[in-house]
Amino acid sequence: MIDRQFPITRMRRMRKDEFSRRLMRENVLTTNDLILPMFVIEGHNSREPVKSMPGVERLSIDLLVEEAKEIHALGIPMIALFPVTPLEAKSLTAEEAYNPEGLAQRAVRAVKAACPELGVMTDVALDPFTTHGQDGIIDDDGYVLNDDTIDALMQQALSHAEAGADVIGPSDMMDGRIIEIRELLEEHGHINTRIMAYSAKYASSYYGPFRDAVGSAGNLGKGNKYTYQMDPANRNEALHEVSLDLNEGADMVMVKPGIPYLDIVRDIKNEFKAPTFVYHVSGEYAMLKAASQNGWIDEKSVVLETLLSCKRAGADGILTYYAKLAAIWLKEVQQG
Ligand SMILES: NCc1[nH]cc(CCC(=O)O)c1CC(=O)O
Ligand SMILES: [Mg+2]
Repeated sequence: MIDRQFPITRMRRMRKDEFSRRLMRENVLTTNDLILPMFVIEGHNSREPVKSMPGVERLSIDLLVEEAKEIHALGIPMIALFPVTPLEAKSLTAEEAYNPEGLAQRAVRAVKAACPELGVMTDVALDPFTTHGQDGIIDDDGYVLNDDTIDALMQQALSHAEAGADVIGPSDMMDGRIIEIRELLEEHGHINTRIMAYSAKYASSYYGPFRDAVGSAGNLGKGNKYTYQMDPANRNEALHEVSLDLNEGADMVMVKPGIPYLDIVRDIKNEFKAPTFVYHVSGEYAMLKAASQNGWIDEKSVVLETLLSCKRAGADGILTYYAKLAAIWLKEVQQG
């Protein structure tokens, strides 16, 4: 026997009108949820398109500052900076990563000077600075050395904090780097520098366009990051990673990529109740952009639905190359 609820219960009643749809809406995407990743290049008044990411440009610091002001005016809380290192500054051991006059460090200072209220996050990892494109320092066999890499990451993180970065984002997946960075920041008085740990970062093929954008694809060649980034097959391991990073002093944790990994976001939110972020990565952007440009999907509604799905999965915020467009679209909806 089935327990008959129809017609007493009709799920469509609440969907009948916009007022009741609005009243029962469980999740909402706002501009407060957005973080915009930005690519920085050397030079003056220069902008370069990223071929595999139409609509995304690499900007020299002067243009970056102007764009940052617009981003702030739109109400986006934070940007994340990714430097494009000239080939001649790359090396086997990535000294450029902690050059106080490096591109990232100068970019942070310039943005914070022009726009002090805009949060600025930096990427802590060595891949933009190594000749081999790996996130760490390698031995003769090409294996990424955990502890040697941490020494460089610590100096890199400190140089970002000294430049005025508000949030440090270690994206390297070395073990134990969060506690070492946290203690070093404390020692130097940077007690309020926040750490957003890329805790569950998967060895994903969705990072391809990013590697084009920062110019590490050529360096990496046929290499992969399987010995430090996570296997896409794993779920419990993500919880293990997050528990370690929170223990080591991370203020926020992150899952990366986004849409294919929203199950992981939900697991983490349920388990830890800590500030949880998701990175809607370059390959995800490229797919949506390509389909939109072909007229196969409606860009605005698909993008807003995609970002809302991240919220529904439990994310407190989303790193997305769509942040600016989404903020503009959200404003339109508001003014509707
Ligand atoms: N540590 C580098 C880093 N930081 C952010 C991304 C990817 C971001 C994106 O694809 O949008 C990567 C690429 C990688 O790990 O190879
Ligand atoms: Mg870890």
